[in-house]
Amino acid sequence: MAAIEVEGLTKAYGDTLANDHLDFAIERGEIFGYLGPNGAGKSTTIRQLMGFQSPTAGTARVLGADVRDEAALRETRARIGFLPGELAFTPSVTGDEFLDYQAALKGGERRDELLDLFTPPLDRKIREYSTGNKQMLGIVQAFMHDPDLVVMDEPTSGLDPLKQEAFNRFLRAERDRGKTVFFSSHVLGEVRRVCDRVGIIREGRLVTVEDVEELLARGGKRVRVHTEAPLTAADLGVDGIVDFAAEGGEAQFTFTGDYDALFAALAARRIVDIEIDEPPIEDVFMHFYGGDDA
Ligand SMILES: Nc1ncnc2c1ncn2[C@@H]1O[C@H](COP(=O)(O)OP(=O)(O)OP(=O)(O)O)[C@@H](O)[C@H]1O
Repeated sequence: MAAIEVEGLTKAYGDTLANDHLDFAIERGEIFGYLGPNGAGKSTTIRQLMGFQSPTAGTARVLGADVRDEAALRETRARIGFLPGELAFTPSVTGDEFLDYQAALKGGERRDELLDLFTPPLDRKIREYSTGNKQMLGIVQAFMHDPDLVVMDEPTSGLDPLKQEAFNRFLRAERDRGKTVFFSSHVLGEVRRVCDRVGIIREGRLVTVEDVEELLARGGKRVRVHTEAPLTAADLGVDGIVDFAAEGGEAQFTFTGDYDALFAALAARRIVDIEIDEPPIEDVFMHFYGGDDA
């Protein structure tokens, strides 16, 4: 059984279809990134998965519990960790008091271990917290009862690059222990480092669900080559050259063809320098799906 199964999930706010017949499944033990620009409908999906809002049509099952079945969902909640977009807290409580309260509700056996990795100032009042500190406190509470599934709304917003990397390492280790992670983001490059698959939502509709490695493999490589004599794409005469641009002896292109053919064509030139890299994942998506964000 999948960890999350979304079937025809639809949510209308008046005339706005925030979620429009969404269908996708998240397997146990995977990290799934839910991506889309602002207002695409990510939080709306998450609120329905957590049972905070009921679908207009369709449904979803979370660890087997139908989100329309309050009793089933209530029982399942102990096995779910949740990080909302905005943490709700009483402004006068300290981080420690907040965690005590959360631990009393759902358990907190991994609290100390998590506080070694994520370091909010526990004795300060949460209203004095920076965005990043609030986010770290939220991450600790989402994982401290050792849930099977964790659902997070933009967990990396506000984290500095080092903490973000620590968070990615932590998520991968959790995945390797069999946990399922579903989280939203609007920055594709950020999730590329950690997600197994990504789903892209735009204007309430699911544009695609992709395996990240496969997508990057299809997206080819970014080639920069500096030759003594200027190059043109036609000179090379190789299939799979996209977005060719050259200035003087410096040519750049995305390559999705056969490397033997490319190297045979290049072997006939004097090469001053060459670089072959993974392209930015943003470029790969633009190439396949166009559009503005994501
Ligand atoms: N309670 C509500 N009442 C009316 N419209 C809403 C409500 N909540 C969300 N919407 C609308 O539904 C659409 C999807 O919003 P949602 O918050 O799910 O997007 P999002 O992808 O999470 O965006 P962001 O990245 O900005 O958080 C938007 O057009 C938004 O204005």
